[in-house]
Amino acid sequence: MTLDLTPGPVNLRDFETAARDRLDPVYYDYFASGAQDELTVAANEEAFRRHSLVPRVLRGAGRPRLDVTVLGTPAAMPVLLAPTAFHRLAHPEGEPATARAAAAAGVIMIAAMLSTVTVEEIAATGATLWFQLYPQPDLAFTGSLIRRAEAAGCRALVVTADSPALGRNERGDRNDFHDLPAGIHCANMGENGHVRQVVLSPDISWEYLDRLRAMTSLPILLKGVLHPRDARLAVEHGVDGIVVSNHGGRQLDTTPASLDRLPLIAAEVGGRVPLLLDGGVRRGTDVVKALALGATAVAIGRPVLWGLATGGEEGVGRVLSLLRAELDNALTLCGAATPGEVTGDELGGILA
Ligand SMILES: Cc1cc2nc3c(=O)[nH]c(=O)nc-3n(C[C@H](O)[C@H](O)[C@H](O)COP(=O)(O)O)c2cc1C
Ligand SMILES: O=C(O)C(=O)c1ccccc1
Repeated sequence: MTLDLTPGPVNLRDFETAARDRLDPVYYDYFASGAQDELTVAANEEAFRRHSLVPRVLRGAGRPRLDVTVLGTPAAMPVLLAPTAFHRLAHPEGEPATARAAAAAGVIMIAAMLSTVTVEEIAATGATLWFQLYPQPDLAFTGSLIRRAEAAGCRALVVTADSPALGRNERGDRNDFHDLPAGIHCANMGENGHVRQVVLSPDISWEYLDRLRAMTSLPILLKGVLHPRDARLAVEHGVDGIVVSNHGGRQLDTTPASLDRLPLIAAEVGGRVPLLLDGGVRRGTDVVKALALGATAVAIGRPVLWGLATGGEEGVGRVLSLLRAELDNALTLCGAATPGEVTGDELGGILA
């Protein structure tokens, strides 16, 4: 036996390289890609580089606590798993492997409506779940999905609002990747022996959201908000939280980085509802910057898929433990005792 001296991935970006080596290139492209020129994909990560952190000294803060409660759901750190479709393209075990890792790390997994294993089977892992919904024009069907998510124990509903159509994905076009392979399907969409097509509809409006609001007592988060006026409307329509997101640059290309929209939205919302941020979070310092600019927590999309592709449950677990160690270190070096203490306030907090 030869001695393997390679240390393996030591940060989240290393996991992308490792996953790329293992994955079918068509599936790698599906996960990695964004819309058209992928300008927004690049902008998301670039935005974090443009901010710096100004640590406070001699605060005697001790080792930081990382735990938070988001809309009543406790989590071991302010990092959620963003909803991503089709985990069985990354690993044969699919979403349950991801969920077991989330459960072991004590973090919230936002289970995607377009999962390749049913929400009931994902919930059976014991993970703390929120459920992501693409609002379907068929309200009765949408209602049945919500009932299933509730019955499975999901603790919030995340309504994706940035997808009145699918973004134009040119890597997918070049690879002619338009259908799932045999044996993999959208498990939540099965009905009487056939699989319902997801509808991404430009007809969905605030009125539809009002109907959703009346259909469930779960907290509702609106995902994919970039305009402060939409954030205001969301609050007026009774949402409980907002996910500031451009869908990882996969929908409208050339939108600004989600991080760059966060301060405007935080100013408009004025603390009435918690804000989450996703898009380009790859480092513990990125998490701190998002917190400083007004987020209560962040979500990570692709890094989870890279962990899953590289090592199933263990790979996702490693991604989460690396990010946790980085966040712990960044908060300690900033002189912060808790995630909630991180603010952009020049006198009291950490400046991003
Ligand atoms: C492969 C893939 C599939 C995704 N599927 C969904 C989805 O089904 N529903 C949804 O609301 N967002 C989906 N997203 C967007 C993520 O929830 C999230 O907004 C984005 O990945 C965050 O950016 P990051 O990948 O840079 O962390 C998907 C993203 C990726 C990369
Ligand atoms: O790939 C995605 O980002 C995504 O959200 C999606 C939307 C519709 C069908 C498949 C995936």
